[in-house]
Amino acid sequence: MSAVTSFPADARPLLEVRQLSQVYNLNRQKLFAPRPKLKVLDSIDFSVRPGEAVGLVGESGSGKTTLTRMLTGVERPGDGQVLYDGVDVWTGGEAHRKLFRRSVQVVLQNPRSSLDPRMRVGTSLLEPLRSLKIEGDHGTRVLEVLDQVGLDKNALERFPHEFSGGQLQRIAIARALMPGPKVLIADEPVSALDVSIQAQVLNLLKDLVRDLGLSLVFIAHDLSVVAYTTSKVYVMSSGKIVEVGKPLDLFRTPQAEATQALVGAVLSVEAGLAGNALA
Ligand SMILES: Nc1ncnc2c1ncn2[C@@H]1O[C@H](COP(=O)(O)OP(=O)(O)OP(=O)(O)O)[C@@H](O)[C@H]1O
Repeated sequence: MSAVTSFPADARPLLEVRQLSQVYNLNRQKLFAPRPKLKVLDSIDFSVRPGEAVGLVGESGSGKTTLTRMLTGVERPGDGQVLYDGVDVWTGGEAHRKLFRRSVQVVLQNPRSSLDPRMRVGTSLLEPLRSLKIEGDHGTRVLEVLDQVGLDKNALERFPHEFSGGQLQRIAIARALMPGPKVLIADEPVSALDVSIQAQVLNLLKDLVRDLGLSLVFIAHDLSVVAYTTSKVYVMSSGKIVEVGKPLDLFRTPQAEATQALVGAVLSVEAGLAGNALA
């Protein structure tokens, strides 16, 4: 298991949430009854430093997607703060919000649904530059980014259906890189891919952290893929961060019940594979 550790240990956080909480109103059980409330995020502290790769792991429904929506500025927190480079993204002014939107980019689980099937890849790659109103030599930028993700320039003229899942995820990563982000948020980036190509995409993400000095937030429910890609892991359960640690320490001495369950899930898959190999 190799981890990514090439960031200055004393650097201050680049993207950070402090004491973040969010409550949703659920549907009434009975007419005129008060709407029940669900605390989806409960006093979350989370941060990633420049060039650092951190993981966010937790069982289904633990709050990972909701926290991701906060980290990307899609949803405003009920309580607490989201800070980019030390400044609150909701109260820090329009110029800072623009910088934040450009600097934090996302890669989603399924590249087939995140890329427009009617758009040529070249057009899709230019899209973030248009929507963020970024000027410059876009043609050169596209070629530079294609090279960073290991794709040929012939890809530009083609449509998404002409690519495999792994190639499409490379294109989705390329699109996220186009605005020159400082932080990449990867939300279950390999769970929709064939197991045989998952490692290639994980290695690409690790290379980008190393070569571009990107910060990575890697979100998944599988502790083993998070451990492979990151040097620090936050474990979520029922809207709370229940444990933070180095991947190897979490595997060796998991403290929280949720961490023990995630480790157990990995070990039972491995035991199943070993059993099959012996059969
Ligand atoms: N808009 C909403 N209104 C009410 N409840 C919601 C809403 N969005 C999410 N929830 C609830 O909040 C909790 C956390 O959901 P969230 O999607 O953040 O978890 P998750 O860890 O990402 O799960 P998964 O891995 O299955 O995507 C769940 O109980 C979910 O049902």
